Amino acid sequence: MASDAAAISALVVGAGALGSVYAWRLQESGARVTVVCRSNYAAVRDSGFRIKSEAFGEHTYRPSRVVASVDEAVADGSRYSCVIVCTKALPNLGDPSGDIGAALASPQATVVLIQNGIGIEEPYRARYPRNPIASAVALIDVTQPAAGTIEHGSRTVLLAGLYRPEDARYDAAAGAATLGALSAAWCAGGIPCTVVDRVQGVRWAKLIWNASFNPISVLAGGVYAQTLLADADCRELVLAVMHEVRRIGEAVTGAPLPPLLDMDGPEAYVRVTESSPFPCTPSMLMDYRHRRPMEHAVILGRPLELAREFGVDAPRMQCVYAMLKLAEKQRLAGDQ
Ligand SMILES: NC(=O)C1=CN([C@@H]2O[C@H](COP(=O)(O)OP(=O)(O)OC[C@H]3O[C@@H](n4cnc5c(N)ncnc54)[C@H](OP(=O)(O)O)[C@@H]3O)[C@@H](O)[C@H]2O)C=CC1
Ligand SMILES: CC(C)(CO)C(=O)C(=O)O
Repeated sequence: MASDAAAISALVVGAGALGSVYAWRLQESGARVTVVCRSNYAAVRDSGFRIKSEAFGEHTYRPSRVVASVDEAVADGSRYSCVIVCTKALPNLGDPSGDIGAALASPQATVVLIQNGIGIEEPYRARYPRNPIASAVALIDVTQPAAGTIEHGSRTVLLAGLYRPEDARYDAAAGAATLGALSAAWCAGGIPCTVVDRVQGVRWAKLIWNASFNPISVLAGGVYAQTLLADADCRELVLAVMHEVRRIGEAVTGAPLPPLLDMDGPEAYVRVTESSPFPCTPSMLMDYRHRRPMEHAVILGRPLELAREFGVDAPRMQCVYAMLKLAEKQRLAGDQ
């Protein structure tokens, strides 16, 4: 499929569950896509991604190029118009921004972050003040049950916007052009990608779901989101945390949070989750089960710092955060 996408040269860092699907659909539109893999490197290099998707059917996706590091991606002189980061957001384990510097030689190269959480852009802005940053919220259900094997549901939506476009240190027009081209290419590849003005509002709106269901499903003993809702006390807790997130988000962004697609506020998130025909396993629960670190710093920690800064009480989120961090510590140490 030839389009303006042919001008895009993308480096996808962290081609796991979510990254593989967005890389695939971008390449389908005509873009050149290099993926940086880690634990799945050998499997993807040898056989590509085997993707089973309700939206797109069953396919083998072979990226334009598969590399094991960002240094390898630039070693032959390759240059990229954008670096799309799809790793888990774990700034508590070390500054994540250091990994991609070699691919940002041009100040026009745009960093695109497709991750959950709040404050994910801050380390990148601090380290690369001259590069545009785009922040993207994904509504997708995708897992990687084995290296290079991807299972995807039917949702694919991306909502993206420039981070702090008023920051004069970088070329916002170049960032907007790159984001526009990416959005058009994803749309051509079957991913509804919309460029929005208030992407931070959208981020907080998505957090309503993640900061409630994700940790509580772990703390309740490892249960589906629907199981939480079927218990009256847990349902009340989920809704109470959701309302705390909404209050913090509104204080920080200075405006009511926008609806997320057709979901406007906590009660709607609960209704939609309850009516889903599939049991919903939040990503934190998957990480807990596999003894991997969970994204609590960006889903609870940073939002709680902002709550304190903006004078918003969030006692239930605080409890959930404290317990989750300890549960993670025990789990990673092998004590649970
Ligand atoms: N999956 C989903 O349905 C959704 C996910 N999200 C968000 O998207 C983000 C990505 O999630 P997801 O795809 O599920 O996560 P995965 O764990 O499936 O994928 C992340 C990938 O990044 C790799 N990685 C981590 N660090 C590096 C690095 N420094 N260099 C190269 N590769 C690296 C990991 O390798 P390794 O295997 O070695 O750790 C892994 O392959 C998260 O913020 C998540 O919250 C948002 C909406 C839905
Ligand atoms: C629910 C889901 C898959 C959203 O699309 C998610 O963001 C998560 O589990 O962390």
